[in-house]
Amino acid sequence: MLTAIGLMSGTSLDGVDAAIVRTDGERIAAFGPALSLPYGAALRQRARKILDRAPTLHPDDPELKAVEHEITRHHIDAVRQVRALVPDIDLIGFHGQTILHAPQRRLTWQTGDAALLSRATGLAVVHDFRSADVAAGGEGAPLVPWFHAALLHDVPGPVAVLNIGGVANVTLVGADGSIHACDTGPGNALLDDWAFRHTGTACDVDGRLARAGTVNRAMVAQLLADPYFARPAPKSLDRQTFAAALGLVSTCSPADGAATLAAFTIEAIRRTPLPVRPTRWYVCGGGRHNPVLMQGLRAALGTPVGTVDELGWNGDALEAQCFGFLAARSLRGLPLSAPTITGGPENLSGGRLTCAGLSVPSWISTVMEK
Ligand SMILES: Nc1ncnc2c1ncn2[C@@H]1O[C@H](COP(=O)(O)OP(=O)(O)OP(=O)(O)O)[C@@H](O)[C@H]1O
Ligand SMILES: CC(=O)N[C@H]1[C@@H]2OC[C@@H](O2)[C@@H](O)[C@@H]1O[C@H](C)C(=O)O
Repeated sequence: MLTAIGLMSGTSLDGVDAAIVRTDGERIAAFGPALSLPYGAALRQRARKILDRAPTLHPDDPELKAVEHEITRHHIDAVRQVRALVPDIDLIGFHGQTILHAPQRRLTWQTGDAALLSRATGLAVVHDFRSADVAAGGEGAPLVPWFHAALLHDVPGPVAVLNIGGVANVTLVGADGSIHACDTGPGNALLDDWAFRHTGTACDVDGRLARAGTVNRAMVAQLLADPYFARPAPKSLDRQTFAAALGLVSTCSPADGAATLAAFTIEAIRRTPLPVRPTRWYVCGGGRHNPVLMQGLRAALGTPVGTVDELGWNGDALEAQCFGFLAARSLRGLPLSAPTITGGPENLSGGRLTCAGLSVPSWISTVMEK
């Protein structure tokens, strides 16, 4: 068993989540402390602009480098804070910040300086989790399903775990343990951008804006006409895939726009092509704190909807924990993806190990031989 720190900077651009997990990459022995280190409003806006420029951005762009450096410094701080609680750490699983995801062009780009993180912490860092799957023709996302399946081992299937982050994604674990997954559509990202534009707050806190509005059903139908929703799973999204939705709802009042974007998220989840109907949905990610999304899902899905917290999981730390788990899997050459998860040709491992300025810890070769 290894003690890993998993680090996730999600598509909401709200900050770094860090979490400790004790795992061999197959079983989860224990979870340790978890914390979130928010980005300030200025860094958030700079990162947001990088996302808009990403399709034409040069990797050496000075603003990209500056933002990458600042994001990495936040990760270093997050590691320091969790290590103050649990000093004895074997490795870091470092997702980085996705700034572009275009698997159809065999491209997925997570910014973050793994060498700096490794040097500053003195720890081995596993990073670049998505490239191998994308290079082989897979979607490179979502990667969390093996982790969900490991956690669900004694929960009878079929059940669905739904993450509502910036983008939303679902894992379906069947009664036979089979795993299917895909990104369902937007999560909170459109709502966040809309709320920021109209109220200056980073999100529609507790769904207050959306609750006061009326859904424009014609607009929701227009948004759902996007070819993405007719595609079979597995499939994945870039945070900006549906950015045009903000233009469509721009004629709405702030409240009606928020209600319409929330309905878009809910309806996209409802239409997700799953091989079997789950008996229960367990929701994780920041979207479960939005009562408009949760009530809307309960009404739309016609299946019981709870949160992962009722399983004893930490719904805010799950993705960070996952990247600690995946780091251990990567060292052991275990699959991070599978044809029914990312659509790649076969079960594939991935991730890269960086030990900058360190000799490779001797235990790593032992783990990799197992
Ligand atoms: N009280 C709340 N009311 C409404 N929305 C909330 C609340 N708390 C969190 N959120 C939403 O949750 C988002 C953060 O969710 P989360 O941290 O799961 O996203 P992420 O990990 O960045 O995204 P992804 O899973 O796509 O990588 C916020 O941007 C906000 O939209
Ligand atoms: C390319 C990328 O960063 N995708 C994220 C994003 O955020 C949610 C959804 O879209 C999911 O597919 C994925 O993150 C999680 C951690 C995953 O890979 O499972």
